[in-house]
Amino acid sequence: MLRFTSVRRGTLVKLGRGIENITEAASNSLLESLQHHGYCYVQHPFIQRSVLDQLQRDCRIFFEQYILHLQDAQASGNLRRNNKHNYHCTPLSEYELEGIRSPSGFRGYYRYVGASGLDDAIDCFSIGREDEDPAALRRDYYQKAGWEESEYLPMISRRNPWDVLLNHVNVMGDGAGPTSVHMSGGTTGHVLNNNFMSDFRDMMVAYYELCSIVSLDVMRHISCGLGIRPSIPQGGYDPCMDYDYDFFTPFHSRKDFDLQAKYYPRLGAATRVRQGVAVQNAQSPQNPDGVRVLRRKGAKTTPLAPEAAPGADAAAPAVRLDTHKDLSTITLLSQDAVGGLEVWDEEKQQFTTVPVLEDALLVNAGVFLEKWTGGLIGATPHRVRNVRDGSSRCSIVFFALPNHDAKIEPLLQQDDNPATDAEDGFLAGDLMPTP
Ligand SMILES: O=C(O)CCC(=O)C(=O)O
Ligand SMILES: [Fe+2]
Repeated sequence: MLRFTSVRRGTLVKLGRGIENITEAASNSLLESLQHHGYCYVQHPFIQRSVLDQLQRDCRIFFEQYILHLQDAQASGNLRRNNKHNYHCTPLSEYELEGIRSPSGFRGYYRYVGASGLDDAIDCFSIGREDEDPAALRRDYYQKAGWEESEYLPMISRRNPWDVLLNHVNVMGDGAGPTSVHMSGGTTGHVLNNNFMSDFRDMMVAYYELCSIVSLDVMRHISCGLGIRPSIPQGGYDPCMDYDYDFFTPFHSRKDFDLQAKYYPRLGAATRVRQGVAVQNAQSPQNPDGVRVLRRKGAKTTPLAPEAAPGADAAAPAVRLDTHKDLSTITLLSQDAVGGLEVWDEEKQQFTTVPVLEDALLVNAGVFLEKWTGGLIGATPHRVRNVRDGSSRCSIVFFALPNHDAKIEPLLQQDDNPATDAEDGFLAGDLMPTP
């Protein structure tokens, strides 16, 4: 007898572009899905499948070839599949890597050491809005909050590190990558492309712009679904007025958002292959005493098993990114085909797998939306679990963040939502990581 199992997944909602294309039907499904499933899939005319495919492919090339120097059999298999443009890639030098490293995790490269320890840290590359003077986006907040300029200015002035990346020179024929490719018909030709970094920058910057537009459209649908109306000076709202679709827009007017590409290396594969020999002298759950370990290039080692918590199921797969709520109003995620994301299901009191839809973005609410709605739309706790055999995974995450100096006050009238009683307004920057 056949048994059917139903996968309970968030709703797929098709959004229109701009205020004139908002429908109550789309707004309501989006809101219901956020409330009941903790997330929702959206399709938007500006997000084409081909864009998401290119993002996934190029972010992989960036991490695998330029950052991690993955050269083993599995990586080259991936690379041949991914590197359709025949980009020639010479890994970044230590010096260049240092030049793009971001101590605060914003505008640059950093390694996130999470649940699976230093050996299996997640590689992240973050960009903010392209701006001649990025400090202008946050200066008002830090001044109001009484910071000394010397404490915050260097950090908030940090620009996306394209200068280092665009100055990187791919050295042809250095043995670090292929110098020739097999053309169809069996001939061999030198058609390698040296423009990866400028294509990568253009793609990331364009995607940032697209996500800025899409996220504001998502917020407009949320405003409509919540039935937000313009308030009147005496307090309360005017029931004769139409919905205020643009309630959230001014709070995000600076477009001071964060786009992050994340690469989860194959378990046990990240640091040991870099430059042939990886020298580690750091503490990690696998290496609690911080013993110095030398590993030979290409040496086959058993993937490091995560430390099981006492009483945990030994067969349970490793968690790569610990359970957290996003520091955003909403987050737009492009997960790669291998999956791995899980959200907390409040009803069942357990994590559930989030199926991958490759032609849609996944939307989840962050803590700012939770605060605005007094918990009516909760920020979804989620995590990333190791996939299949521990293979590598890529994701591209866009955090739509309020302006640092946006004052966030619970939206709903206290009578409607007693949960807001205890909430006072606060400035968004108060919740953001300090520089
Ligand atoms: O990698 C993912 O799929 C999710 C990443 C995530 O949750 C985050 O960066 O906040
Ligand atoms: Fe997250």
